[in-house]
Amino acid sequence: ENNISRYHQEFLELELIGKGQFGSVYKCVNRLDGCIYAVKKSTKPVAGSAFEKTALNEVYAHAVLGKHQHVVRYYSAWAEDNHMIIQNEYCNGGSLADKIVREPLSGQELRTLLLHVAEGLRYIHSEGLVHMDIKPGNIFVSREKKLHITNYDSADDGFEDLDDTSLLEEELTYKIGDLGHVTSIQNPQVEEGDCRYLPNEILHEDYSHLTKADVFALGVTALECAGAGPLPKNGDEWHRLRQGRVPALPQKLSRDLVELLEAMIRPDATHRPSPSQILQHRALSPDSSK
Ligand SMILES: Cn1cc(CCO)c2c3c(c(-c4ccccc4Cl)cc21)C(=O)NC3=O
Repeated sequence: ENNISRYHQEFLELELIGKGQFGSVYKCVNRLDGCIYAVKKSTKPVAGSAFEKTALNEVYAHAVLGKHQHVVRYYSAWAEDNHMIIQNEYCNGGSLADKIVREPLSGQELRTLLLHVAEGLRYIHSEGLVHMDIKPGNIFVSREKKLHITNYDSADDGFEDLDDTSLLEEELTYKIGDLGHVTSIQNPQVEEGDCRYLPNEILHEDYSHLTKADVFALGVTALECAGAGPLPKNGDEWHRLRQGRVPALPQKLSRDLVELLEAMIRPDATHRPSPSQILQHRALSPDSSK
């Protein structure tokens, strides 16, 4: 058989950027197109095992969820020497989990996070799928320097006085990644995600409103990013959160934003807003930052 590794033929490994029970993720440059990719290598699951279902789930989901600016893009997947390999878009800003280690997100960053991830969820749900493992570790950040001609002084003939703080601003884009738990809304085969973000109804195997499980997980994710962490994995604190009580936060958020977060973690899934309703919420309207 062809024992030349496609992985080593097509990619130059730059660095290990993640390691877990799932496998290892490398930052790689593709030798042909010169672009950077995130490539995950996981041990090939035993045929017929739950791991195989997850691995195939992920690739099927990526194949269905083509190009969307708030879903990490998929390029290719293949099996070689007992490994499953998936090549995805590389997001150069780390994961949201990395970002909130040092300090919580500000009100404005929380609004941007909710807008981007709600957009991504609206797209995933519109394709008849649900993510089922929304959490900071599965949301990736892309940072791009955008040229903003804001205070361009026509007197200058060039950009010699380019003050890069005003013109080259950093724009953050949040992208939903890790589609390993994605399942179909119509005939769900739920592999529970991280219990810190799991709504009570899923724990009780009530799959009648799966899209609202993603909304709940996004609500808890936003609370954690606002400084409510570390989140409980069980016990009284876990149940208090499932009674819809927003925990004390180390920062003052606008009443509108707190009301939106409370709505997203309501005990009754049918009372939580859909991604579309989140996007129309007054807490996220442009003038709400005043
Ligand atoms: C740990 N880790 C760090 C990163 C880079 C963030 O700056 C990362 C990425 C991905 C993934 C990933 C997650 C799940 C499945 C496949 C991949 Cl490639 C994991 C990642 C992915 O799909 N795209 C990434 O950037």
